[in-house]
Amino acid sequence: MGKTIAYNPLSYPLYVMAKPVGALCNLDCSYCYYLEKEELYRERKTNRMTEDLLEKFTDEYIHSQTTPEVLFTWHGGETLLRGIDFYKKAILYQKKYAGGRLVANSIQTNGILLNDEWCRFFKDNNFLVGISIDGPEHIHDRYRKDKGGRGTFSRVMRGIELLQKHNVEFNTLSVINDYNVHYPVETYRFFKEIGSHYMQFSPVVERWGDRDDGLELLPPDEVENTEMPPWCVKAEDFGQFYCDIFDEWVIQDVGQYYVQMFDATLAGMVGQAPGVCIFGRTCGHAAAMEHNGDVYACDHFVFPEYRLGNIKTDTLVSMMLSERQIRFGNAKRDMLPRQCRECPYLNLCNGECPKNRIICTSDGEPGLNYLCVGLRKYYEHVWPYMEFMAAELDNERPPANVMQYARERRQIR
Ligand SMILES: C[S@@+](CC[C@H](N)C(=O)[O-])C[C@H]1O[C@@H](n2cnc3c(N)ncnc32)[C@H](O)[C@@H]1O
Ligand code: SF4
Ligand code: SF4
Ligand code: SF4
Repeated sequence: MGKTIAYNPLSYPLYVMAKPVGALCNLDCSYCYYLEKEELYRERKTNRMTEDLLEKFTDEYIHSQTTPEVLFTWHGGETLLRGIDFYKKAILYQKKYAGGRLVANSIQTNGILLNDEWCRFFKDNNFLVGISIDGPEHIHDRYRKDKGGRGTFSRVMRGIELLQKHNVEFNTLSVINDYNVHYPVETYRFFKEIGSHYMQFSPVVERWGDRDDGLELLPPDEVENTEMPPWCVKAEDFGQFYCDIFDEWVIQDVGQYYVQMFDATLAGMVGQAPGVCIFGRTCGHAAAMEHNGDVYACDHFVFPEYRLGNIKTDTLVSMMLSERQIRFGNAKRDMLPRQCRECPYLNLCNGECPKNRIICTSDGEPGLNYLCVGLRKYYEHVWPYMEFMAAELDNERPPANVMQYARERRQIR
């Protein structure tokens, strides 16, 4: 394979999430936004990324970076369906093309196929494993079912136990849906019990509609004849969910358990980058690459109209720095409605993810985030504690001092 000569001319973070089996999956989670992307590749015989493409991607991805560290993220569909040999090859190619850079890997999985061999591999190669689990059994099994309609909780828990047995670093990724949103504290305590020290929660906000390409879930710019699926979370409940978790966290868990949302808010309070794209000012730095090399503007915008090109014919740099992608990225900031521009929490929220900007403001301006009511509720609730933590950081004291402050405010000893 010839050497790629596409080096990134600008100091611009470039991040591409790779999909080794596209949308293929062994489960059938009711709310999944990705399963139906198989429709886009119906005519293809296989949805497996080839080793040639893997090599091309590895070479180009590494050489497009301007930083000394390169993070590979494997995503799906179900990543483990591609088999361990593929990932062994990925490591070999990373070594071949690293050229002195530090290469790291993270992989997102439903955990069902984990076994000792996978765990040893992840441990030996320092993978960070993201496990999808929505909460204790009655919560998880509500929507995370296999193709036969059976719950998957016990199989995921087996996977987590194996990761722990092999000391593999893992974090949990959970959706907030119409059901578990009513069990915030139970859900949070469950994650602490199973040893998840880094928790991410992702609200389910989708709309059904008709499209010619066979996809049923819509991008935000489609407004005609849409319907919200029943598993979506209500905005106000979403805000309350975080308030309730925060109340327990701020009294006893600061510095021990990390909730991505709280980290992002604190980072915003002290003027740092939030560490997660949804609260950043602009988008466009994080693309998704399908099994055949098609690159899309973002993992949540895998629609034909957001396809930037294909890695076999276009360079990553030319796609990621294309006018279209830059416009897509800046639209997050440029299309904010007045309500956001005048919002006291703008520098923390930045209008959240454009995918969720599907409602109008009270004076009829489009582009408001569906979650706005909940986001405001959360920001209002955490504000005094976040201000306290930001001041502690400013004075080079540990933000965990907020626990004492919170206990005093609530008169708890
Ligand atoms: C699409 S899956 C792919 C990786 C793997 N199959 C898994 O489940 O972890 C990635 C993550 O997206 C979450 N997810 C799926 N559908 C979602 C939706 N409609 N809104 C928000 N998150 C969703 C899943 O729960 C999972 O944590
Ligand atoms: S396991 Fe992941 S990819 Fe598969 S259906 Fe569930 S959320 Fe979607
Ligand atoms: S569209 Fe949403 S998920 Fe995609 S980069 Fe922007 S904020 Fe992140
Ligand atoms: S809280 Fe609401 S109004 Fe404020 S920036 Fe976020 S989405 Fe916009």
